Amino acid sequence: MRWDDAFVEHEGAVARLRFAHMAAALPRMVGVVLRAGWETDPRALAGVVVAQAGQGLTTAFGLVAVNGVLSSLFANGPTDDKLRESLPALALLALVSVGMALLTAWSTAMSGRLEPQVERAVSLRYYRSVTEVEIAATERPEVQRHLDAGKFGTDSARRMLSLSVGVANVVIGMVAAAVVLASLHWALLPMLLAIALPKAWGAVRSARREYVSRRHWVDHRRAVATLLQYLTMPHAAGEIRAHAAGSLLLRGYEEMSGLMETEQRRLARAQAATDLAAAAFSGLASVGCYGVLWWLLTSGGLPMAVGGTAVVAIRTSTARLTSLVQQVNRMYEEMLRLSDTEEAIQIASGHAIPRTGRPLPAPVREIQVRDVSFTYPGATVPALHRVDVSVRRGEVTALVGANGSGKSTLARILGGLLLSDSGEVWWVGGKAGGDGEDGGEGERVEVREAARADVFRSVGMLTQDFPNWQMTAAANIAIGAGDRPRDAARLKEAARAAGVDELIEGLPHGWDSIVFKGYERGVQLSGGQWQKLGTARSLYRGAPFLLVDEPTSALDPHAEIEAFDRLRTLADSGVAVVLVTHRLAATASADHIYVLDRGHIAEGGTHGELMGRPGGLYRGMFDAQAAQYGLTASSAEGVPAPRDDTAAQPR
Ligand SMILES: Nc1ncnc2c1ncn2[C@@H]1O[C@H](COP(=O)(O)OP(=O)(O)OP(=O)(O)O)[C@@H](O)[C@H]1O
Repeated sequence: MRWDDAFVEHEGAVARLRFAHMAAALPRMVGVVLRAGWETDPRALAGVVVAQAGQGLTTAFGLVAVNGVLSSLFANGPTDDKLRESLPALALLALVSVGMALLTAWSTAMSGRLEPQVERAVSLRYYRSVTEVEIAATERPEVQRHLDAGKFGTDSARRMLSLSVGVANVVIGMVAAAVVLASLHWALLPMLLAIALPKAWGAVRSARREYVSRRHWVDHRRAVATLLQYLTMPHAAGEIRAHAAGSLLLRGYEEMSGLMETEQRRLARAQAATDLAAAAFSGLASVGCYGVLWWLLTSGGLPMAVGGTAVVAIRTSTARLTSLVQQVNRMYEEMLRLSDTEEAIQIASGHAIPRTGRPLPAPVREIQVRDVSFTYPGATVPALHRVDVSVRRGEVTALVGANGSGKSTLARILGGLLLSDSGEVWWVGGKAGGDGEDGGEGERVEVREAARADVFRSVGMLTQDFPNWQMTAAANIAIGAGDRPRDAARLKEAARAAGVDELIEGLPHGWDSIVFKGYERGVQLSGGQWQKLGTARSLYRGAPFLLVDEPTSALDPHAEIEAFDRLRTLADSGVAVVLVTHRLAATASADHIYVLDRGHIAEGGTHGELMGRPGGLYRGMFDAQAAQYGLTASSAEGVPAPRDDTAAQPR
């Protein structure tokens, strides 16, 4: 049993493995690598090509020189004369050796310079494409699988280049030998081919078998690697020891490695059988070849010197052939991985977020969600069903509801990260506090038509599972503004507003401390400290629409109150704050509260209005929380009052 058979189906890969397909794909993939090389460093690529061609020529001259030496030595006459006559050919042979050494050194230098650049170029293309894919597309397993598989081919580009150089070197050398041999006697060329073909067949067969096996075991391997990673992860250290999870994982590792070893044994046996068959055919061809040579020499069809040259050529070509077989074998494997990367890039560009679109009105006053439904790929129940919501600048809009009711999904729709299946999301222009209605004074753009880069620029977010970057404290905040130049004063201001400035400045390396233990300047932050850092990041972004999803789940009571006050202040300064939370004490001061229930808006209004509905969902949830503190709804006076109930507009 493999780790999970459901994961490992990969019909595409198997379909691609037909010989004709592979033979056609190889030049295409070499083309990809060469194009990448040409785009990054044309001089180095030209250097490699010239060096390879030069090596082919020197090989040919080498054989001609060998033939010259042998012809002189096998000629009639005194030995001294024969040796003297062979001197020019010997000098040519020496020159050829020097030329070969120089060209090899040049090729090594140039390809060493080119390889990392090619890897970088392919990696950049791949990672750029996958990060531009619509999030909804990445939720589709077939897309996700292709995008994931592409990851393994980025360093294959580098290896493909080095192998292409190696293969080109051997092939050019062999072609040169073949030309020289054919010019000596026509029968010598088919002999060389007869030795070469069985080995080439064996190489392709083994590469195919290994690739199929790897594709089938890819998730198993990944699972084994993950098991081992857990054993050294700091956040798992407690459970590894206290719950004895470590021994369970190690047992799993042993069992799963055992299965993989069985597969490795199967592959090794199959490869040995293939190698043996290839060697047998190749050996038979060699025997035949030397037999023909013998017959040609004895029947006088070939001069002795040419026979000697042929033996040298066949022996060096056979040695080259062994290296060729090994390199072609590896090249096929790398080619298959690289073609996964190319396929991933193609699929990614088919699902890319459009780069163009209508600019958003400036400034945007409001986002209006109208009749929006959304179902996650593969899900049977919609996460959102015919939802209507308005989010205005200058206000705090709270989204509340039970787990799984659709709050985070709605926040992602508001931020343009997910596009609805039906309904519209309008970005409406006008000044904060203006009262233009749909189609009124404010120009409006539907998110599908909008330049999505504008949409993203207008949104800041702090998600439930925001990333904890393994970087410095400063970088963890500055990354909120993407690649905008860092502004130290604003950075400090954001940290101060999030209540994390003193903590950072008190760290051993201050702003330059890496907020992840294990690095040289690494420190460990607590969950709440991370949450403050995340808040600072979203504040530093300075976007007019701020979407915060449970921003205080890890904060102590004082920090939590401060965080909610800060959101209120932000809204008062003109920002639209969308607050997803289960802390209903905080939503009491929101300008508008939407209550979601299984994907639809069940209730909407201010805290006062919603509390005025006996039996309502919001009131039920609020009462449940208040009861934990021994308060009843009517006695829950301690919660912050709505800012100004009368000012909040009905929607
Ligand atoms: N990536 C996803 N793929 C498939 N279904 C998803 C995905 N994310 C969420 N869902 C489903 O969509 C529904 C709404 O999820 P959502 O995360 O929006 O709820 P929520 O109200 O934010 O929940 P919580 O309060 O637990 O954070 C749930 O049924 C959830 O299982």
